[in-house]
Amino acid sequence: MSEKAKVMILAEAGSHGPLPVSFELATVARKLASDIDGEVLGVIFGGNELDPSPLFRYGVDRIKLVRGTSFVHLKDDLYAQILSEVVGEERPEILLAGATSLGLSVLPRVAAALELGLTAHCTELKIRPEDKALLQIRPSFGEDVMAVIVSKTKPQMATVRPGVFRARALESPTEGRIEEISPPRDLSSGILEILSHLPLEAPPQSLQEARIVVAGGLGLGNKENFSLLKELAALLGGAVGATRPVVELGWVGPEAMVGVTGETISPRLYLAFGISGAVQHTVGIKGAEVIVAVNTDPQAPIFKLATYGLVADAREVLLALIRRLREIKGE
Ligand SMILES: Cc1cc2nc3c(=O)[nH]c(=O)nc-3n(C[C@H](O)[C@H](O)[C@H](O)COP(=O)(O)OP(=O)(O)OC[C@H]3O[C@@H](n4cnc5c(N)ncnc54)[C@H](O)[C@@H]3O)c2cc1C
Repeated sequence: MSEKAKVMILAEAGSHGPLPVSFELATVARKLASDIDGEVLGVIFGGNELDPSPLFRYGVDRIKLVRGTSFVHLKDDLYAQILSEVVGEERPEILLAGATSLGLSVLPRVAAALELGLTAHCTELKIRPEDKALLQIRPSFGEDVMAVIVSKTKPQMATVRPGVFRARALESPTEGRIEEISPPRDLSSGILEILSHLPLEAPPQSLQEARIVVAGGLGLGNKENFSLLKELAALLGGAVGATRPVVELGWVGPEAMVGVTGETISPRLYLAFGISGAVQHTVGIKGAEVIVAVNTDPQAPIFKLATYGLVADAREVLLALIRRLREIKGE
């Protein structure tokens, strides 16, 4: 009997279980695997406390677990070496990872090592019925057109944007199998040496989980005005979002970037201050329930998407909102 075709995912681990992006990857891999009559194989690296079994609920059939204290923190070169070996042994048709720090670092290394093609930041993946090729779809050419890319090499490799595919647990998951891989080599052999890990002083609220996102663009004018936006976000218990130019100017860290290069989010409320509404940004907020835009230009494209629009100076509105919220809170 010939072996089943495999769709492999590089799952990501927190300290105890897989991270949400892993369930999104597993869901999309399950769909692709059923279209090629294949199985889903998850590869996951993690510490000794990690239980990867929740992946089975999302359609993974088999898990290759690389476990050890050395894998608590990302070591991209080492992960890539081990993943390349697993790819060599398992010969999957498809290999997917999240377009996250881990996926965007490890998959290009695997692609380079094995001389494979790789499509980054896919927003849609489909199997072409005629030849079972993986259609890798992503915004291209200044993000104005959707390009459909087909790999010439196998495995067909893609990273997918977190938050684009929804994770769906199976109603009746099959019983999966965990195979532990002992790290094959001297762990010090990587080319990178990590000297220390410094936790963020106050971890920012995750954009993915936030019900309210207060976001700012170049219209805020400077970093000082941007800090008013952070203040408003804190008062509302929301997360801070930003456009790409603002991140490039260093007004806020890259974790706040929303859009085609940043996060795709679905908050209940998205407040956009001084944001023009370029498609590269708005593609990331299509799932927002209510969008409120503040912009001095009545023709700004953001107003076409906004539920409520305010033609006004962003700083003035921010100051007024902060003042009012402080009054309400009795501060
Ligand atoms: C390949 C590629 C990928 C990209 N990916 C992303 C991405 O992921 N995310 C992203 O955001 N961008 C991305 N961009 C950039 C994107 O094309 C836009 O340039 C960017 O979103 C614009 O940012 P902005 O709205 O802050 O600035 P601008 O477009 O300059 O808009 C500033 C707005 O502020 C308004 N304004 C000015 N003064 C005030 C004031 N006092 N009060 C209120 N409003 C005011 C202006 O009227 C204007 O509408 C990408 C571009 C490319 C080419």
